[in-house]
Amino acid sequence: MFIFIINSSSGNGKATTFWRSLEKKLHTENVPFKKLVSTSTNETRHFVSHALKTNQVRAVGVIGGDGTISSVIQELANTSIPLAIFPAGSGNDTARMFNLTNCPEQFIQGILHGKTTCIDLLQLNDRFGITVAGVGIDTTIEEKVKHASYLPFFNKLGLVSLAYLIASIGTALTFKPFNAKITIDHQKQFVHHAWLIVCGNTTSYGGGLKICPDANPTDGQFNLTMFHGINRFKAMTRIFPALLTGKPIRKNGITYSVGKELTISTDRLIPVIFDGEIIQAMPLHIKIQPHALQLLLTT
Ligand SMILES: Nc1ncnc2c1ncn2[C@@H]1O[C@H](COP(=O)(O)OP(=O)(O)OP(=O)(O)O)[C@@H](O)[C@H]1O
Repeated sequence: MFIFIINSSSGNGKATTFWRSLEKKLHTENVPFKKLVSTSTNETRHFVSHALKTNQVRAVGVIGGDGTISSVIQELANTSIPLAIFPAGSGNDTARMFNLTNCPEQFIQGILHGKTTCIDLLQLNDRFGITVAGVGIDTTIEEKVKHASYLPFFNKLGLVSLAYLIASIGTALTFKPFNAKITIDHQKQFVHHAWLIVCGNTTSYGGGLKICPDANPTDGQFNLTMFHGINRFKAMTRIFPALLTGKPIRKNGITYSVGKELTISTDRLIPVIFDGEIIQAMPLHIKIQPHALQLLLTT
């Protein structure tokens, strides 16, 4: 039996439309399943946890975006039950990383006959995540985009990255950099005048912005990108435009490193963005959990 979680608010309603088509095909193929059209993360977690205890579950499918995936992996981490993802969110950074299909027919063939791969997870305090955890200007940008009146318009056109670009320009003009103490694998550092500290298991967030270009979710380590020590003018004219290229940046103001365990504390309370969701968690303790999730490759 398969379990499906559908978040009708993902992608401004896209998930429900995709589900109608998927449900028809599942019936045609006589695939046994249970579904939840979910209204909250708690409801999803309870439903998945109960289903795993009371059924022989072949896989749990998410019809939604990175936030919905995040609610499901809290129950699937360190189990042998695979996750299947049908990208129906706004950013879909997890699906993009693994090149997952958004064709209903291909998705169904993938869950029935596809291969699984074992991927690493990030563990932030007591919560698991697949993509990236970021502290700094990115959280302000994410908050702006989530509440922007123009988001549904760009969502329809499939141009969510343009919505992020608009929000980024506004935020870069007003964001106040911060100081942070970080420890990577027991090595302490002081990060002065930081704009952004991002820990990536995968490469991108914000609908495809490659913030950790060399991240590999199967290598047992995270990639850290720090953007710090430069003034607003240089940040806006040199670093932000270079970030948009998605390539590693060899310039003052950007530092890359890798590790397995990280702590961050900042000189003021800054929210954290984790798998596209904004959470309050400071100080941050992040660990890589190697090979903690089975992912169905519905490519
Ligand atoms: N399991 C869930 N059930 C219902 N609502 C959820 C669940 N998980 C998260 N949410 C809420 O629904 C919102 C939208 O979900 P989701 O992240 O899947 O879509 P999105 O924001 O459009 O896509 P993306 O995160 O890929 O940009 C989240 O911001 C969160 O507030």
